[in-house]
Amino acid sequence: MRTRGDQGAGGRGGASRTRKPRRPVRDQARNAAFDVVRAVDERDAYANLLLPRLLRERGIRGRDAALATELAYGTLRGLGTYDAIIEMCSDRAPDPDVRDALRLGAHQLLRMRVPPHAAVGTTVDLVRLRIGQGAAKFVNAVLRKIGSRTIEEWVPIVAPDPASDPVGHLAVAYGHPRWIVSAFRDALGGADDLTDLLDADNARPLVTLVARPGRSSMAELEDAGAVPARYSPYAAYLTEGDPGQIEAVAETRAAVQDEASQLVALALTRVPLDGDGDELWLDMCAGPGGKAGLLDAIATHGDLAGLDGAAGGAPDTAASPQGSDRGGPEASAGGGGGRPEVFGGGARLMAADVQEHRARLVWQTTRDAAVVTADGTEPAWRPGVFDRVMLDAPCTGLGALRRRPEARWRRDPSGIAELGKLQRRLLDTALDAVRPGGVVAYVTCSPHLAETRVVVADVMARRPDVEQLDARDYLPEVDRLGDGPHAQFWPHRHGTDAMFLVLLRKRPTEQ
Ligand SMILES: C[S@@+](CC[C@H](N)C(=O)[O-])C[C@H]1O[C@@H](n2cnc3c(N)ncnc32)[C@H](O)[C@@H]1O
Repeated sequence: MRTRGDQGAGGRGGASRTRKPRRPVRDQARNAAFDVVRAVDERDAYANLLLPRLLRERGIRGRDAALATELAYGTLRGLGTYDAIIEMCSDRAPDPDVRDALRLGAHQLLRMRVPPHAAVGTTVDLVRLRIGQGAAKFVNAVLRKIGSRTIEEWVPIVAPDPASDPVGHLAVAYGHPRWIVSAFRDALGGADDLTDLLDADNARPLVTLVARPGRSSMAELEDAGAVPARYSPYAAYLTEGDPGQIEAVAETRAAVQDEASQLVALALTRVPLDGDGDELWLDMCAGPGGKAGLLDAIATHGDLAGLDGAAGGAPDTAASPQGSDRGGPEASAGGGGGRPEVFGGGARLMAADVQEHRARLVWQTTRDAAVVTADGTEPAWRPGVFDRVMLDAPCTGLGALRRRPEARWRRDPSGIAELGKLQRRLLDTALDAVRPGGVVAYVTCSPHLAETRVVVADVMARRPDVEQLDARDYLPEVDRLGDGPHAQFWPHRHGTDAMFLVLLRKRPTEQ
């Protein structure tokens, strides 16, 4: 394929034939980004763990650190798109290290405001220094072809025709594996705002903090430079700076936590229970302790913010269902619609995780909780003793792809069936663990139907002792949570991870 870029492929930036080639420049930010992309490709490293370490070790700060981050994360997110374009522009399959350099160059050319000569020149220098002169020539030629068109011009060339293969088209255009696009479309119930979701998935999430009630406060987070978030009365956005430097975070009185993670935990505490007693709560899959940290604080001190901050306060849900897509009380499968309550404190949380090192993290995050290493499918606790149970089930994590730029390419649909079996067993034991009249929250950080509604429907079909509540009734401050009775958060609608929540009540025994 010949493009405008072919003409200059052999030379560099218009340099004359007789001029001595200049010495390649070592660019700290680009080298760090290359190392991260290589490590992810070669040895399955996690970019969000490796990059901060490299930046620290190499003393890369400020604008260079921001550039390295955008380069590494953006390149990893867009791999699928860039690979299709690279393939079209190469006459042979590049070696893995050369391909990673090409991906970095393609990201700069197509999605960053780096001038084309700088994007090509710096990548060629990097390849010359790190790989070799022959590879540098090849990279120069391929990048010039890539730079001859914009991303908008490339997509129709490399992506399947949207009319005959809409999912395949979106997969290439928005840099997501096809099966994930398909799963998102199914979970959204159509393609109306699918591209908004894919776009949101490609954007870096805001850093959201939680002020654990009784341990920190919104005022303390605001003093540290954060601003109150959209929904949760305990959430604040940190637009700049390192959250680890905030005293409350360093002392685990506050933490980094997605807003939807806070809200699903809050929703569990807001359900009025049938029968006496609200003293013992269980977080069955608690590691590393995000939700346990909030539940532990509320169990001890109560929901100190109450519902005053919630949009419209505590609604009379029977009379006035909220939000454009709320179905009202008739949407509740078990007729369990109700008013949210504010928990007053005085309960104790038990937090469990099957992995010891994750249970240890929960121990560090909580203050008053009893923390155990235990397999939720073979419970170490007596059945029917807990008033509230949080089951934040192990899942594919498709709802948090924004956080780990490479994650989407690592996930594999073949694991879903196995995970589904575990999710069903855990939900069964969670329902066994709760007392009659008590409530279980089933939560996943995935909107995939096979991990969410299908799991709940299967378990409920053989559990006449359980009724499903309308989870949206307990999140009056949040609209557009779906048709119910579950609640589904979305990055493009709520600015949160795509967290899924079902609330199940164990029927009181006299019924
Ligand atoms: C989605 S994560 C939980 C996240 C946590 N709730 C939070 O907010 O930080 C799922 C957890 O389930 C744990 N897990 C997996 N299988 C389990 C089992 N059979 N019993 C208990 N925990 C399990 C995993 O080790 C993992 O820590």
